[in-house]
Amino acid sequence: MVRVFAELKSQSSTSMSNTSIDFSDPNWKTKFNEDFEARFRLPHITDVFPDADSMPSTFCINMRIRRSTDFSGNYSCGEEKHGYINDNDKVLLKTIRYSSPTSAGAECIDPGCNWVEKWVHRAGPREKIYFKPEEVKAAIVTCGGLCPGLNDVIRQIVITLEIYGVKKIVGIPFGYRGFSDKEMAEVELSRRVVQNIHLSGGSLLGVSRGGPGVNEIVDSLERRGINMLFVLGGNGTHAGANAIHNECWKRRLKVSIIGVPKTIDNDILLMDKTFGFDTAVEEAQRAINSAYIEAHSAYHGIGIVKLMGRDSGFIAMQGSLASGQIDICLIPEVPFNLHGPRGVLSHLKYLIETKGSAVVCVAEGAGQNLLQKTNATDASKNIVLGDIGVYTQQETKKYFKEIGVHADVKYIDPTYMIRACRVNASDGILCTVLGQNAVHGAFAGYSDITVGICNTHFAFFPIPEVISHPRLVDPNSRMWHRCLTSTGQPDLI
Ligand SMILES: Nc1ncnc2c1ncn2[C@@H]1O[C@H](COP(=O)(O)OP(=O)(O)O)[C@@H](O)[C@H]1O
Ligand SMILES: O=P(O)(O)OC[C@H]1O[C@](O)(COP(=O)(O)O)[C@@H](O)[C@@H]1O
Ligand SMILES: [Mg+2]
Repeated sequence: MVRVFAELKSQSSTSMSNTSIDFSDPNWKTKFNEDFEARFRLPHITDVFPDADSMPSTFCINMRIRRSTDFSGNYSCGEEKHGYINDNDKVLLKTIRYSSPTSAGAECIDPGCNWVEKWVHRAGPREKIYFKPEEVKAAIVTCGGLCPGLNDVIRQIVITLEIYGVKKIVGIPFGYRGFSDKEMAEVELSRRVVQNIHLSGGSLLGVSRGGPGVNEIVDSLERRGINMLFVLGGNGTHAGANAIHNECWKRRLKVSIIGVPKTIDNDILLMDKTFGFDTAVEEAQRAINSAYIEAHSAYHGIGIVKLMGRDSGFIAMQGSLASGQIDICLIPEVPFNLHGPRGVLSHLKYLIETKGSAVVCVAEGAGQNLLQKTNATDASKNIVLGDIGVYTQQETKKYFKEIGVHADVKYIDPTYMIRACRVNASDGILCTVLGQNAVHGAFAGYSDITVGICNTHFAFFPIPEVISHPRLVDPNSRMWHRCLTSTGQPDLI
């Protein structure tokens, strides 16, 4: 019996953990889908509290009559729609059907290359809810680094909770640290308090890394009487949310833990993008443009721009694509040499000789193998990275001096400016809809879920599925190849 191990590419946006499939089993498709269904089933309050009452939603959506037109353009009356989402409504996870395993980006799991359709749960308000609004005490916490849009999401969660009729809404200051033994005072939240907070970047509640363990956090939730917790954060925060959910249900606390993925790095699996990412790319483009103008205006000018991206080079890749002004884009997923005949510096020399100037965009996590390892970690146990931007700048200066060619090297590090700014319009909309859906998910009785946009539709995902590893740029993807086409850079190794 031939056993085939199919790895659904870990780097892709629609990736899943490694799956072993026995293709000789005639029922493999059914089994695969069942496994997928089981993994993507959303934890529900009734799993632990089978007698939990459901009640009609207080979230009001006006009834309306669906009208459709026939081929002659005449209106005909259709069925009544109530505007709620059915629990079985699904969103398609993958929209391409590859005709061959060699197709660019193909993640073929089927020898015949028929993509097995996979569906995730559609987000939105349910007709029945599992929390009485008057019994809810909801809390919001923002963890990790800053990201444009945090205030927009906080604001929308508060507004939507109030529409459901929730009166007790609080913010926990400075991330999970606000739950520590020396409890910090909660911030009372209402529509009045949050009305204008989206007009500035940052987080009204403050952020932090590190903090207390899960038991301390759940003790604090119990003491405070919180039964809905909205956590805004990245991979680390979601790992924490998952642990908090497990502990709450172990203690038989009827608490709903809902995540909203936050990270400019865009390194969260399964979703089209995370909020703040678009804004980050737009801001990155401004820095790139300045670097280009500096380089272009100098004799033998070289501009180097460092952008964020611990493990994933999405901002660097998209910023390069958006600006069209980058000659070399360096990301963590693609190894490169600085020195040597095919390294970055030789290519820079070629660019100076042929074009007169050059611009390099480097993601903070790129080329870490070229730097001295320190083993240092931050309070959240994230590895502290070496500064590849400064290193590239120094090596570039040294190299051109050594070969006796004049080069005017300018270095720009806009990283914290990018994180602290206010969202653009498209991220503003994304934040608003994510905030609303987070509240709908909690009232629907789900926990340990997070909300995201998937093929332009909003969906609920089980937290463990989105944090199994960071989402990475796939060096074989069409997008990376498009970036290379745009920069014109050769293999730099
Ligand atoms: N594996 C984990 N389990 C529980 N909590 C975690 C875990 N990783 C990180 N955290 C906590 O989540 C918070 C944010 O994590 P961090 O990695 O700094 O940011 P992000 O959520 O943006 O990835 C921190 O307070 C950290 O202590
Ligand atoms: O200086 P800080 O706060 O540790 O933040 C740096 C990190 O923030 C990020 O932009 C985003 O990281 P998080 O998603 O973990 O907040 C990383 O790319 C970067 O390494
Ligand atoms: Mg992180």
